Amino acid sequence: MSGRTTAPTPPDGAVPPVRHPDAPAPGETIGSHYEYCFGCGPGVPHGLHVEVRAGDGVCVSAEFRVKEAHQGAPGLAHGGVLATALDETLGSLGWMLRVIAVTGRLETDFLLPVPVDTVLHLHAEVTAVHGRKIYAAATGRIGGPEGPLALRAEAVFVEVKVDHFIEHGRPAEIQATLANPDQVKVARAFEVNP
Ligand SMILES: CCCCCCCC(=O)SCCNC(=O)CCNC(=O)[C@H](O)C(C)(C)COP(=O)(O)OP(=O)(O)OC[C@H]1O[C@@H](n2cnc3c(N)ncnc32)[C@H](O)[C@@H]1OP(=O)(O)O
Repeated sequence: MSGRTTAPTPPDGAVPPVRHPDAPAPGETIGSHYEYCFGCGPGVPHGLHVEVRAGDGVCVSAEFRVKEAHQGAPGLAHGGVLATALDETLGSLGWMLRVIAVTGRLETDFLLPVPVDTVLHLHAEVTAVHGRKIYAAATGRIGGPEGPLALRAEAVFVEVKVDHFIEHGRPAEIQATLANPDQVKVARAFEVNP
């Protein structure tokens, strides 16, 4: 046994997160990181179009309107779609730390059914950092930031380099992305910051 665990509870030795000095200002909208991202991309007609804003700690908030294309049962959001909205919001926390990270583990509690047309108010924060692992928690509330609690999640993200995407992504999309100066600028912003 290696003793390694993927549990979303920070281990001994984990440290509190530090907001990067170049993190987006509180209230600033964090734009889509990729046009064709199912979570936030404007180029995906049935995507979630999650819109994330920086918080004043190592946290973000977001809104997501459940559309007809997101149903799992009649008139209700699909659980996997809701988990995606949480994943997207949690993933945006990388902007607050200025690190690139991918979801390693995402545990979700579904507390209330979420009807189509609901605006979900999502909030996510980094709770601890341990080496390359970023521990985070998120909530989703119905109708407003203080609305009924519908979703709760805990997650572990793992820091990676840009090479992770270049190595694993389908070549056509990687080449198109590398040819887009705006996209390259986003990646560089993370890489030049320690
Ligand atoms: C702005 C951006 C918004 C993005 C929003 C959307 C986010 C996403 O959905 S990302 C896509 C979904 N996720 C993925 O595709 C990830 C797929 N997995 C992988 O690529 C790899 O398994 C990866 C990178 C997570 C880890 O691999 P690798 O770099 O080799 O890590 P490895 O050296 O084994 O482990 C490093 C540490 O992470 C831990 N770890 C590895 N995998 C996991 C995991 N799944 N869960 C928790 N911890 C993990 C290890 O235990 C280790 O911890 P320690 O340092 O304490 O021993």
